[in-house]
Amino acid sequence: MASQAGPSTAAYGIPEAKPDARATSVIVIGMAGSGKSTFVEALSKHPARTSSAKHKPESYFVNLDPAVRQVAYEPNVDIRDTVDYSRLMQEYNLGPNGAILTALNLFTTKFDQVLGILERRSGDVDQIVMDTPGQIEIFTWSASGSIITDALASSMPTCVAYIIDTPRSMAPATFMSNMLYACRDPAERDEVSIMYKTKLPFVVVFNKIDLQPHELLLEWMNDFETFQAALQGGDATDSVAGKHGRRKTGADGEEGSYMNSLMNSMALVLDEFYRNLRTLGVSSSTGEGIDAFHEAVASARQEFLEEYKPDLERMQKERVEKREKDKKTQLDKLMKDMNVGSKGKPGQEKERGDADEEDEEEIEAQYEGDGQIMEPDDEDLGQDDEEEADDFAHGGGFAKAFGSNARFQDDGTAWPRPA
Ligand SMILES: Nc1nc2c(ncn2[C@@H]2O[C@H](COP(=O)(O)OP(=O)(O)OP(=O)(O)O)[C@@H](O)[C@H]2O)c(=O)[nH]1
Repeated sequence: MASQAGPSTAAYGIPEAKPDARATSVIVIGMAGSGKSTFVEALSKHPARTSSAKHKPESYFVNLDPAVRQVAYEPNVDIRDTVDYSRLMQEYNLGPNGAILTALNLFTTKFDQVLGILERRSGDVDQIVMDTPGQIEIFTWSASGSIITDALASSMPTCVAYIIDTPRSMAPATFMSNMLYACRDPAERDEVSIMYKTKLPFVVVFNKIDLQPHELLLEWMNDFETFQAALQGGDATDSVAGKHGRRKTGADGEEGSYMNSLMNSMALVLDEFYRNLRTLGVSSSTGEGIDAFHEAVASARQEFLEEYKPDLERMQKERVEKREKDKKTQLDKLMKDMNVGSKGKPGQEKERGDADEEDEEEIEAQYEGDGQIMEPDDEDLGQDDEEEADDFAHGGGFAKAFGSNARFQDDGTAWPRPA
């Protein structure tokens, strides 16, 4: 039996992907000092080589770190043009991390406008690269981080580049805590770490390989016994010494220690997760490995289009259907509470006062025939709303709209003030 075609995604308000949107947005995250900004700089110096001769390889850069003093690349959109982080600290008596989080929250309230700019550029560039704040949890554990990530993913192919400081991951314990951020259950697509709640395609980038080769870390991921051997050779929190990072095994090992046995059990659990990660080594300083990174982004884009997007559409459909159902239930309940069903019963209507009938008409007027709340007409929009919308529609750039010399308000923000 032929299955009945369901409503199209457009019917659910899901934007259809633009056929010419070729940009992949890359969200760069990592622990403090792992080299995120230097990595973004390396991407600006070595852009992806596009397959189409029509386009010049180009990337678009967004800086989301309000506290960074200098970046070695030129951001096209910069949070620092919008929010003055040090002013926020003074005005609201905040510590450095609280101010970074507040700045990101303020910026996120206007992210729809930033997204409009990114969407317009997505047809012209290969990658839209987002540099995130130094403290990883400010982005990955905050509502703002989720809102920004979800907004990007619903608008264009998106992946996460997770930057790991290779020299600082040579101890089994630090390596393991880094990897815990990156892993998920490949079969169930469940969240193993808070980071992976995004479920976006993931590229693990071992950075600073000019200082320390990353091959041993790959071996630890691919071969559980090598990791065990490293644990047996000493304390899990000690860095594995030497250029090739091999520890003598069988020394007066501390395999009996609590930390070592914890690492051992965790490695067993993570073993199967490692197989589904894209991993590569780069040196952001020399540019080594950047081409391989672009290839990994192309493969992550494919994964996004084949797996993530259908999932996203299914979830959005379910959400819309549930909302419709809830709305209808609420409306039925409301009508029942107001005794609307007995309108036609003799005797009862006469008892109802004029005020009751007017209220009822007013409520019904707010709903369409299918129980949906009606959108207000354009004329209902206040003048302020229209001016604000216009502000970004033709501005030609967020930074331009705000102006890098924009005067900050008392609270340290510089939202546009329409003339
Ligand atoms: N040798 C070497 N040094 C690097 C590399 N990448 C980054 N660094 C250095 O690592 C330090 C931190 O780099 P950043 O790019 O500021 O790191 P970040 O993650 O953006 O830092 P925060 O956002 O402030 O947490 C700097 O001194 C960089 O020069 C690399 O590939 N090789």
